Amino acid sequence: MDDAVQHDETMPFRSGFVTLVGRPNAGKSTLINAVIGKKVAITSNTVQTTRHRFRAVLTRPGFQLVMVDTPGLHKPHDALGEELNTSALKALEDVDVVAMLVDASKPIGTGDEWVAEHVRSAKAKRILVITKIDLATPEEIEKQKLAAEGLADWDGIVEVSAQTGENVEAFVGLTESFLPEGPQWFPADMDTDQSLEVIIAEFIREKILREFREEIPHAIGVVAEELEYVRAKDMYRIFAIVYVERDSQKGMIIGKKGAAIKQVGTQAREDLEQLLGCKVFLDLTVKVKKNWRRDLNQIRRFGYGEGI
Ligand SMILES: Nc1nc2c(ncn2[C@@H]2O[C@H](COP(=O)(O)OP(=O)(O)OP(=O)(O)O)[C@@H](O)[C@H]2O)c(=O)[nH]1
Repeated sequence: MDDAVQHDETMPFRSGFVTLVGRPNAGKSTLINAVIGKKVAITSNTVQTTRHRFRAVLTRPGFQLVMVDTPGLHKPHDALGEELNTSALKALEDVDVVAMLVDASKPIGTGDEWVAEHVRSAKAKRILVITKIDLATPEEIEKQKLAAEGLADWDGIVEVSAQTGENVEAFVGLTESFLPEGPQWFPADMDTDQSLEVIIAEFIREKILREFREEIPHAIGVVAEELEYVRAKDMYRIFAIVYVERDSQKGMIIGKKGAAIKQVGTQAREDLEQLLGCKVFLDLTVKVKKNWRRDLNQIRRFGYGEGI
């Protein structure tokens, strides 16, 4: 353990798992990044951005908080949707705290009720997190809080803005207060359990989500096929495949004279260079895998759904 996480040895170390759930787009991944202080999860305003269940780890003197990000719970339309729901619901089992996120800027709807139903049956402490408070007035936040209070029997409530950082520490403090005595599960310098290949593929997928609208984002699967560090050049060479479901989508992703894929590649490369701390050569190839979202084997080959 390094100096930064040394704690008073007379106090027992505490650790535990907190699962974040909520409707798609509630702000789960953004809150996780704000808590960790670094981008470990991709975010976008497209629903169902998160396809992997993964863990993000915060280690501080005296405690370790392991956050489990989950795909947003939603009404499934295909095998991918069902797999994502199953994965999110599994993450409610055997955790110490369940944090349900409710967007302050959107009316509570059947989607939230459905998520709450699962939260109510979880055997864990329950926290209500009102998110995106920078987008709502104090009156609107109060109204939302009152409405969400009835969704379950809450052990704690906190309002946050992951964007401005407001109350992110209060969320950490509240969650920490429910951690039982326990071991340090992960090394102190580890902030996520995703492999480098998965993070790279996800960073690329994020750029596509942000670049394209309509059906394209949901039809995309990204795999980082080859990853090589070239010591002499202090550079990573990354070869990744972007899968789509139809030829027409392939054309859209590539764009006129390759302009669209080039744009995605440039943006992803900038992010990856920051992540890896060195130059990156990124090669993106677009391939068609017909109707992969209906094929459970293919979904799992991409690593979506089951992350743990
Ligand atoms: N203004 C504002 N926007 C936010 C905040 N938190 C998240 N967002 C935005 O809301 C959108 C969804 O955020 P995500 O963190 O991707 O949501 P998610 O719950 O992980 O979404 P899924 O992966 O679809 O389940 C993104 O465009 C974020 O930038 C916030 O505190 N303030």
